[in-house]
Parts: sequence; C-alpha cells; structure tokens
Amino acid sequence: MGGKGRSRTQRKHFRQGRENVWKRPKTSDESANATPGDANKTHWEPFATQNPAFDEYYKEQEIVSTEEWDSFIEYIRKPLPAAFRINSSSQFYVDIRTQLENDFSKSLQAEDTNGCEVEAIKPLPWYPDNLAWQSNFSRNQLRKNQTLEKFHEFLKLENEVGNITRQEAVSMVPPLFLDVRPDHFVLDMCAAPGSKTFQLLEMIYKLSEGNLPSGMVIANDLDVQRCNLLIHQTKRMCTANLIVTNHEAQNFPSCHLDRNRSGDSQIETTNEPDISQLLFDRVLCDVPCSGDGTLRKAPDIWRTWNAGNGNGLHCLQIQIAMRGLALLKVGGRMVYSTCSMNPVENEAVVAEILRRCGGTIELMDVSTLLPQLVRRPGLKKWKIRDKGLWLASYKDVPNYRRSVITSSMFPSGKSYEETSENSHIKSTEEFSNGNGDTEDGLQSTDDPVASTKSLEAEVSDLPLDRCMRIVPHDQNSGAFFVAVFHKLSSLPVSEKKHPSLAKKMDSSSSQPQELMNEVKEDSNGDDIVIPGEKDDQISEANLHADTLENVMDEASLDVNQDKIHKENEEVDTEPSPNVKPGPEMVTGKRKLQIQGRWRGVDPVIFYKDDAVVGRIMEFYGIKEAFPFKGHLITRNDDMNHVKRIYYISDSVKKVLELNLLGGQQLKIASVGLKMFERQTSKDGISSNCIFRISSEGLPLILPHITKQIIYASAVDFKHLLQYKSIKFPDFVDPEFREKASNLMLGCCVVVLSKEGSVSSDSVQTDTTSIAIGCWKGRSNVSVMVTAIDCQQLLQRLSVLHSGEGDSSIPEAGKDDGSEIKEVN
Ligand SMILES: C[S@@+](CC[C@H](N)C(=O)[O-])C[C@H]1O[C@@H](n2cnc3c(N)ncnc32)[C@H](O)[C@@H]1O
Repeated sequence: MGGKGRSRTQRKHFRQGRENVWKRPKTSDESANATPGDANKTHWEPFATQNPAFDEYYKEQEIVSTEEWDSFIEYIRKPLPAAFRINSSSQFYVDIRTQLENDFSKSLQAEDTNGCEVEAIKPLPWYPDNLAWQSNFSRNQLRKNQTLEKFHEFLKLENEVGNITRQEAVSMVPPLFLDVRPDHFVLDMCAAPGSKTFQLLEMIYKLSEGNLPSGMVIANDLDVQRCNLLIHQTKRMCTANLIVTNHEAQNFPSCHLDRNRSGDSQIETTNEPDISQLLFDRVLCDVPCSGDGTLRKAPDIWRTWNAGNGNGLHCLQIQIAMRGLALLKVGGRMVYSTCSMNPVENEAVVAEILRRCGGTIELMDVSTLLPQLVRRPGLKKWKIRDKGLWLASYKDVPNYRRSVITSSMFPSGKSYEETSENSHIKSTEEFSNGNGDTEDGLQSTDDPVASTKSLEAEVSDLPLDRCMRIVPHDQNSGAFFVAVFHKLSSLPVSEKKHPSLAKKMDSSSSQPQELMNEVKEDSNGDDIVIPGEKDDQISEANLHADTLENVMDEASLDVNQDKIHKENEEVDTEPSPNVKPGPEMVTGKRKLQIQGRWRGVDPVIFYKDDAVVGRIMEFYGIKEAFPFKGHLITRNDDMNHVKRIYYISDSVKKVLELNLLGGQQLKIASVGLKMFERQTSKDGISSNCIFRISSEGLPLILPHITKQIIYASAVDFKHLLQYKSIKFPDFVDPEFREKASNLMLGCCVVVLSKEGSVSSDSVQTDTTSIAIGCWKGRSNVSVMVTAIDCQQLLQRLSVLHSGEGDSSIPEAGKDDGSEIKEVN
C-alpha cells in the first residue's frame, strides 16, 4: 500500500510510522549518472546497526556489566518481536484472548521458522490477565510470510476496530505502575500517538459494566498532527471520558475557578462547579526523549545517535515532570518514563526532581510490583559527555558550555562556584577537527582530561536504585526507564510558580532547535496508525489553519479537507435540496473559530437546543434515567448547522464547566464521544429525527433506548452485515420483516437476538449484546457501519458460532449461497 491513495499528511505519517529498517545506499556513481530506470537496479541494504560513540558512551556509563556487553549488543541489533495488547474494555476481549490461547498459539507453533523451542506467540508474563502478547515472529516476518497471513490479518483487523492495540511490550509498562482506578482524574502529559492513553482509559473503564466511570483522562500533546494520531487512536475506544488538549506540557494550564470571568461563559452563574481547580490523581509523564531504547524497532537511530541528543532534552524533561507534579493532588502518583537508556534523561532528571521538591515527593519503591517484569535498579553514578569530553562533575564544565550542560545533569546536582579548576578544560575548538565539526565522537581521547577513565564519577546519595531500567537482553524487549513518584505534600513554594514564570526563571529551558529535531519523539515503541476514518474534531480547526497563528503546514489542510469531504460522502448518500449550504460550503472556508483565547480551535459548546434534544429523546425513546440533557456538546457555535453532537461523561462535564468559568485555559482538540450525526440526505431529512446514532455512540446509548430498536435472528443479522442493505421481503424471519417495516423512517438499531429473545416485545440489552446502527428506509433496511466493522463482526460471529455447529454464520467475506443479491 505504502500510503497510496492517501492524502499528503497521511502519507507523511505513514512514512514516519513505518518500520524503517532499510535504506538505499547512495553511491557517488549513482548520484552522478542516475537515470530514471536505474532505480530498479539499485540494491537495498540494512541500516548499519552500530555506532562507536554509542558503544563508548554506554560502556562508560556501565548500564550493563562488562560481561554482559556482548549479549546486550547482540539483542539490541536484532529486530524486535511484535507485541500487542487486547483492549480489556472491548466487548470481545475474552473471545479474543481465548482465540489466541487456544487457536493461534497452536497453529502458529507449527510455523516457527527458526525451528527453536520458543513459543510462536505467548502472553507477556508480567502483564495482568494474559492481555498482552508477544510474537516471536518479527514484524517483517509477519508481513512477508504468507503462512502467517491469517494471523497478520487478524492483528490488522482487530487493531483497526480497537479490540487490540499493537504496542511495543516495554511501552506497556509505565501505566501499570500508575495504579489507576475508575474514579481517577488522570493527566497524560505527552500522549501522542496514544498507546498509553488507551491503556489508561481501559483502566478507568475497568469493572464499569457498561456504566460510565466517574474518572476521566486528559491526553495532551504539543504537536497538532500527532494530536490527530492520538485522537484517531483513542477514538477506537469509544469513550466519553476523554479530553485531548494541545499544550506544551511544561506550561499545561492551571485550570481553576475565576469568578470574575464567569460572566463570559455559557454556564449560568448560579451554577457552582463541582471542582474549583483541575488537579489530578494520576499523572503520566512519558516525556520526549532521544529514544535509543527503541533501536531494535527504529534502527535509523544508530546513524543519528550522539550523546548531545540526551543532553539537549534534560532540562525540558525536568520542566515537564515538575509541571506534572504541580498538577498532581497531594496523595497522588506520577510515573516518569522514557524510551531512552541515557542516565542524563533518566536518573539525572529524577534526582533533580527530588532535589527541587525536597521532602514533598517520594520516589517509590515498587520492587514488589509486577515481579515477573525483569528490570534493573537505577544508576547512582554516571558521567556527562559533551563535545568529545567526559565530565564527571559540574566543576569540569567549561564556562562557555554552562548554559547547555547544567549542574542538574550530574549525580550530586551541585552547582560549584566557578573555580579555576575548570580552566584546564580545553575548548571545543582545540578538540575539533578545525572545521567547526562539533559532532560527539572519539577523536579527542588522546588527551588526558578527555580520557574516559581519568575522571571518577560523582555518586548520588538519593535512592535512585528505586528507578527501573529495562534492557533488551533480559527479556527480549526494547529498553525503557520508569520512575514512580508519590506526592506527600504541596510542593515547596518556589516550585509552585506559574509555568510561564518558571520558564523565564530557568535559563536552561530553551532547547536548541537542532537538538529537538534530532529527537525521536514518536519512537516510543508504538505503532503509529494512519488515520483512516475521518472525523477528528481537531480537523475542523485545522481546516482553517492557514489563517491562524498556529503554525501548520499545508499538508494538514490537505488531510483535513479530505476528512470533511469524506464525512459528507459517508453520511449524505444524496444531496439534500432542502439543506441550505453553510458558510463553509459557500466560500470553501469556514469562518475562523475561536475557543476561548485559542484561535483556530473550534469552540466547545454545550448543546442546548431543547427542541432538537427533545425530538431525539422522543424518537429513540431515551430513558429518563439516562443523564442526557446537559451532557451534549458540539464544536460549532452555529446551532443551525450542527453536524455532530458529542456525549460527555459527568467527569468531563465538570472539567468543561470549570474550564469555561476559569477563562477557557484549556485548548481542546477533541472531547467526548460522537453520539449523533446529522443526516442530510433526502431520506434523512424526511425522518422525524435528522440525527442518527453514530457507531461510536451506540454501545453507550444502547441500553437506554426503547424505540427504533429490534432483535434480528442470526441469519438476518448476518445478511445485513454481508449485503449491507436488504429489502423487507428478503428478510428470512417474518416477524423481523414485519417489525422492521413498522419502524419509523430513519435511524434504527438492530440487535442480534440471543436464544429466545426474538419474539419478546421490548429489547433488553447488556454489555454482551451485539448491535449495529441501521437506516430504516421506505423499502429496505441498510447498515450504517463501516465496511471494516462489518467484516470484523462477521469474523467474530463465525468464531463465536464455530463451536456451535451454526451453519447460518458463514466465514467472514464468504458468500453462504443465499439468494439475496448485494444492493448497492
Ligand atoms: C515519547 S512520545 C509519547 C508517547 C506516548 N506517551 C505513547 O505512549 O503513545 C513523546 C511525545 O511528546 C510530545 N512532545 C514533545 N515536546 C512536548 C512538550 N513540550 N509538551 C508536550 N508534548 C511534547 C511529542 O509530540 C511526542 O508525541
């Protein structure tokens, strides 16, 4: 596929997300004499999986013992086994786990091409409830070996619909140490592409049994385009308990009640918000890092690796972590993690946090948690490498480098007074090759000062051994670093300063752009998914980005215009003569949207059109007990042209209300669960209710609707999935035929009947019910579910019924010989 047929941004994301194992070497001949036809003749070579600077650096840091070095290096050069997680809040998670445990484990064992004794796929022993799996087939084998195709197809399909998430094993670790409970408010500070956010949401939903949990997650990322990936990833979770924001994590806003501004808001001033300040029970601080823990998956890092990458991120990492701790409730927990092995991004950051926070923060000893996860204690000593020099203490840092190499990078954190001691350190010019090349390298080791063994590293007196470092050769994984903090009391006053002030005060905060560019921000071990379906809320904002202060490239306009276009195609099967074009249709561009003080971001509006809400409630017979009114929002302030209505949980509602009263500090890219979509087709506007239930919203509202919902027998249900649209006379079950034709014109819900439930008058659903949104037309019923969802559901039904001898459910994609012909 190679991203073919997708928009420019999608192709770019595809390139960034793919397994970038191969590069084409460019010979001088080739560049001089190349003709278009020559491209076919060139050969492709694997990336060189070595870098002397890397070896020297990590040998010196002693992240593994000398005896282990060869094994460490051997593993870090091997391709990484594929890993994935079953989404525990999926309706089908038990079936999927059983399928893996019973079917795939056995059938794939026979395919293990290495002839080794190892299992072909196995659950990760440290992940609870057999929900995470590792395959001993590399990602490339999975893609290329035809006999593994069925398994690969299974992974792809279940991933697409959100039942599993492909995620590097070690990247699954940090959320497990957060101890998230369903009532927690959680902040994921650097969340894109969102694998860990997905895990956090699953934890919030644990044991919710179809009810919305009282907790919520705010997933934040600085990068707008990566926010799009995050929205796409988490959309598969169908959650009403998530807000996606777009801030610098180190400046994440303090959201608190500002009574002076309440007059600006849509909230009646008599309403007292439930919370007066946005603080979190849990914070995940999975910071941007140099990413060398992902070398097995992203071998191009071998080429770009240098010690400066880690040094350049250290201060930003501290700032983000400190902001996280400031936003954490007393008694709350924060996990700091990186996919880097570098102590300057890990132990040095943790040590500086502890120093700044004094006794208000505890570095937790979590050695008894997840005992089967093999990890190593954090280091207590390390050195800093800068411009070809080894530095053991801040006093070794030449004056001219002190704005870059900070005292916080060293184990003691001591900022020595300037002394003449550092005058013996030679300047870079003296070590460099004369042409200004400042690449970190090995060229300067002749000098006694630069010699790696001549300096004794400082030793930290902090309990840094409580940190965890996961290394590749311990359990055939990537590398990761995790530290867990507990907030014992409020931070010292000096650390509570407003983030923007903190930024000014911390002169080391500015990150040289070239260093930031080197950072492998997306290399946190997770598969980046190409957004397929087009609906992300951020997209409406991005559509106007050319007129905005937010810097966005043209490509994002490209993708987002695609999105809006595709949305209209999906929903509006026929152009409606009665619907007046909105301003965006007339001009091709909608007016600039403003969300509070954020230009270019669609506003978050509580949907209060009582007439429409009443009609929706009446049409679907929504039970009074369901908290409906007050839980609906839109992203369009023109109430006459609202296309989508989103549902928000109580917890999200509280945050939005606080945000409105507090002067809209949050820049919200996406919020809530898309529950209704406007139908603008001819049939659509003839319906008594022009809002159809969206696929994402259906599971949530399903138990609360009493009208426009009918049971179908397995055979009619399956036919609907297979043929997408069926005329009333073609339904097999006469009772279904009659009930379907008696429904009101418009959206309806068809529920797969369980034994004996077909003929009951009222439809009772629970978390195990399988249902699809449909459209009841004048002569037929059509499904309103994406092709991929239909395929996945058919496949699941064939697996579910395979042991029951039910021949009425054919394998997905196979015709069962029925006479019904596909209706276009
Ligand atoms: C290591 S990745 C996060 C991976 C993510 N937690 C996951 O599990 O999918 C780091 C992320 O930080 C984001 N980022 C970089 N600088 C940031 C900043 N100052 N504030 C917030 N996010 C930032 C990057 O865009 C990137 O998506």
